[in-house]
Amino acid sequence: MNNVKTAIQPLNVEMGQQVRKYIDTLTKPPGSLGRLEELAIQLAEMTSEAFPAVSPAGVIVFAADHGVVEEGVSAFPQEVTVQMVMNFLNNGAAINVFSRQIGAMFEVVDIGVAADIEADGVVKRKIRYGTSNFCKQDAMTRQEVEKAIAVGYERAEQMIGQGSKCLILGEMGIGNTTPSSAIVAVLSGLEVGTLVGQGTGIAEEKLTHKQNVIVRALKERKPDPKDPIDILAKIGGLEIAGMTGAMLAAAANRIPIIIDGFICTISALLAKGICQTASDYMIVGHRSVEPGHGIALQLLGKKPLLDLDLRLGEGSGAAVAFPILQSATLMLKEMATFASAGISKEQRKGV
Ligand SMILES: O=C(O)c1ccc[n+]([C@@H]2O[C@H](COP(=O)([O-])O)[C@@H](O)[C@H]2O)c1
Ligand SMILES: Cc1cc2nc[nH]c2cc1C
Repeated sequence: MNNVKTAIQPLNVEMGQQVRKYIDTLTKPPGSLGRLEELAIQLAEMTSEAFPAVSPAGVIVFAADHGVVEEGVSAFPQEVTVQMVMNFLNNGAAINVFSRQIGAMFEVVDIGVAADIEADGVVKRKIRYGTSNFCKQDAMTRQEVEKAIAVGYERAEQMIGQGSKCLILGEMGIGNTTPSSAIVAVLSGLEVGTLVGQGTGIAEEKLTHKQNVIVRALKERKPDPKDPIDILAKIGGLEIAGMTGAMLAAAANRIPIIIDGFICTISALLAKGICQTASDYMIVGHRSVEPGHGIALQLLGKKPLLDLDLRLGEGSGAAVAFPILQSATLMLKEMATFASAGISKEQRKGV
């Protein structure tokens, strides 16, 4: 983990200043492209490029199961995780559609699904058959957390090696809003009741049960808020750790990361806990409907690009936000300057 901390370099602020000046030479009133201008500057700072590129994007979906589903915290049964992995392989999921739309590279990693997956195309990196029920015992060992982070790191480096210029991390794991809500409670110190949501759509009356499960588990597990590995070992899950590792790898390679919804933001917070600078390489794609997401975003200190009432996961909201990053980079690369187009600049105030 110490190697990661030295591998992640600070943003290139000088490059950002240079790009800011350049943007003011483009044929538009200064500041009129609003957050697109800020995005272009951030992408230049991240990549150290005056004309950063984000295409092709690389989408990695990490799939894993959660022992806590035996407490009845999800609207769907556990086998939907493996069934959705098959759907990803058959190109039928929302993330497949949006990945195709944006011309992204795509892969799905079995990092801990509670069933054997023999199908062609899945990246087999199973660490264990799902986590243990964190109400009863630790979700996994510290070694397993470290392995899952290493798997994420390896898959991201592979995707970047294949030419991906921007990473979109997604997850599939029935039950994973329960550990995600537990982690936000640990990191924020807030009451569990304020941040538990319906996940895949549990009935209103089951919300209190989900909340009680988390409160009970946290009393037993007592994770150390300052130790992301301890949090992951005690609460889970494997796909959350995998995304954390992938984010660290992207940051170490100066590759922008688009954060998806609630669960992905939890991974982002843990990556930030491991290396503060990692969060400089993150852009939040959208705000999820899950109530805990708003709190997680406050902790991350980032404003989402979109707010479309999504609550799917899989990296879907990040993929939908990707064209906004493309617009920011194309603005820099393709717009004419006042000088090249022969257009008069604004009259300076007081002149
Ligand atoms: O990303 C989100 O904001 C999000 C919000 C709610 C649910 N999900 C997805 O739904 C699953 C978890 O929901 P649940 O109810 O089983 O905990 C998991 O596969 C996630 O990808 C994702
Ligand atoms: C069908 C289905 C698809 C998903 N994609 C991500 N999480 C999911 C949860 C369910 C239930």
